[in-house]
Amino acid sequence: MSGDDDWWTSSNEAVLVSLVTPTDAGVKTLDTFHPEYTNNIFGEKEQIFGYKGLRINLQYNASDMLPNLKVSYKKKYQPTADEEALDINDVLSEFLPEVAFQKQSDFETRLKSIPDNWTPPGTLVTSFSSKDGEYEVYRGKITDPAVRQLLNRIQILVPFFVDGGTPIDLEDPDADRWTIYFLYNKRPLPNQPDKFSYHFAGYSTLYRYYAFQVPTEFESKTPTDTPTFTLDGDFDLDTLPCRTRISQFIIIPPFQQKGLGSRLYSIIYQQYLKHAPTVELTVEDPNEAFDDMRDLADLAFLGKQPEFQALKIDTSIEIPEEGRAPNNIVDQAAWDACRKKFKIVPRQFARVLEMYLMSQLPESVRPGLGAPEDEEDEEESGRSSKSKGKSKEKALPKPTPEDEHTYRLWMMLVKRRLYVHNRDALGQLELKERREELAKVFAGVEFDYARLLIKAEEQSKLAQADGETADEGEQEVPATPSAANGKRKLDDVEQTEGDGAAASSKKARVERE
Ligand SMILES: CC(=O)SCCNC(=O)CCNC(=O)[C@H](O)C(C)(C)COP(=O)(O)OP(=O)(O)OC[C@H]1O[C@@H](n2cnc3c(N)ncnc32)[C@H](O)[C@@H]1OP(=O)(O)O
Repeated sequence: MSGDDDWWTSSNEAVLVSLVTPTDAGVKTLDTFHPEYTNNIFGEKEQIFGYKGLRINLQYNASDMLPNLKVSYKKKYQPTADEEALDINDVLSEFLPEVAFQKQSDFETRLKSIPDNWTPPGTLVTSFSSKDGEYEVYRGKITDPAVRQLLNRIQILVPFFVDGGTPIDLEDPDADRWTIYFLYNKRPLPNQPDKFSYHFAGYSTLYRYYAFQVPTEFESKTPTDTPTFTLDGDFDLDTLPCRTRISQFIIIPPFQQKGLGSRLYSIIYQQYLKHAPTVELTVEDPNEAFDDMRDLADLAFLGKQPEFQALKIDTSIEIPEEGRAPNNIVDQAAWDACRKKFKIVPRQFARVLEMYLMSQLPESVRPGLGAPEDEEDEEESGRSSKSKGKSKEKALPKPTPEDEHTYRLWMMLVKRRLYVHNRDALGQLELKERREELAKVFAGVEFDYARLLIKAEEQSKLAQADGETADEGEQEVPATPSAANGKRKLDDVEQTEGDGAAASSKKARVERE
């Protein structure tokens, strides 16, 4: 160590990604942004040694994402026997294709040779328009060289934006199991309305796993009766039942917060709903931002489906004084059938249904954004007005005994799932502690649902204001709690449930699907 801190630079600040487009004079910068993370590239501390005034400009041609790296600095540390300045090109060569290291003049020449009728690789899946323009979604396999090339150019975005995310190994012999969706903004060329330029906005990678199917009771279960499974020469592996898993999902910063992530997710979901071999669409290590986006998109879609709407709390059920919560609060067979039909993994389906059922609770008992720390365990106290977190401006109806009964059934439905989900941890506690712990987890979940339902309402208004063209994946949202009296940092339920990772990490909320 030199002991001279001036030679250290924050790698997150030094790296600047620029989206450029060719002009007669060279290139024009359209957008710039910094990465969120560089720890996977430059080390845990996200610091680079050996430079003053360091700038690492990663330029991308906005359409085909041809990269070009420009490293500049005011001063470089003179190497000593102990230390030397980091070789930035060397470090980045592991994450960028060779073409990124060509001279700026060669980069510019190459951009000029890109035809003005260039279109993204893969097959056009769908297009949509929103307030800020036209978008197209393309799909392709890694085995398509053009898809592979584009992916190879942009994979550095994974360590830049997904905490703990690693790029796909393009040499993987199973590479054909990957499908990539690209989101592109399509803009008419000035004075040439029938010609367009394409601007990369984001992408998602999906992987297919073989899904073992438990034989139904009508099928033979004995080995001798089971037909032998052989693959003849023409057998198409793509027809086997599979779980399709969203692995990476990125909308680049200039395109974030415009509803595009939700739309891309919904489009992908609709694709796999129609894809016969896919039995479930799963997500690999979603982070909180993705979880929110997915919850809202699933809620908006499912909330419109008659089979889902038909899943109701059976209010005729009596609540036992003691012992286990009833297990038929929602018709289990209908629950299973609906979940399978919509190819949603059990935990996600249960969460979205609980949220939906919460939005349907009578107003007098519907939870809002109160401070959970003020709440007692409702089940214990018998007090059931959930309106304490609701708007103080609006007088709420007094809950009837029926309202209270419905709320308690809903609470039992949620607690039952949470108990099963946390059985190992909770089972080690004394009964009293167990009830307290479960009540705490429940309060966090309830708060989270209230927060999400309010967001759902806001998003629906935004989408309407945008005048977006709807595709099948985008539907209106169900009724939501009417008000919030301020947001509070939510206790991470999954952490309470045993995952100690940082809240913003992609690993923070690992789905056990
Ligand atoms: C499986 C995995 O890969 S997990 C990792 C997920 N990826 C990352 O974290 C990488 C970095 N981040 C991203 O790529 C993006 O931010 C994503 C994918 C997480 C979200 O994409 P976005 O396009 O920003 O999502 P979207 O715009 O739909 O929703 C984000 C916000 O915009 C709001 N919004 C939704 N629609 C609109 C709209 N029409 N106009 C304005 N804002 C909108 C949402 O309410 C949401 O608000 P919030 O920030 O308060 O929650």
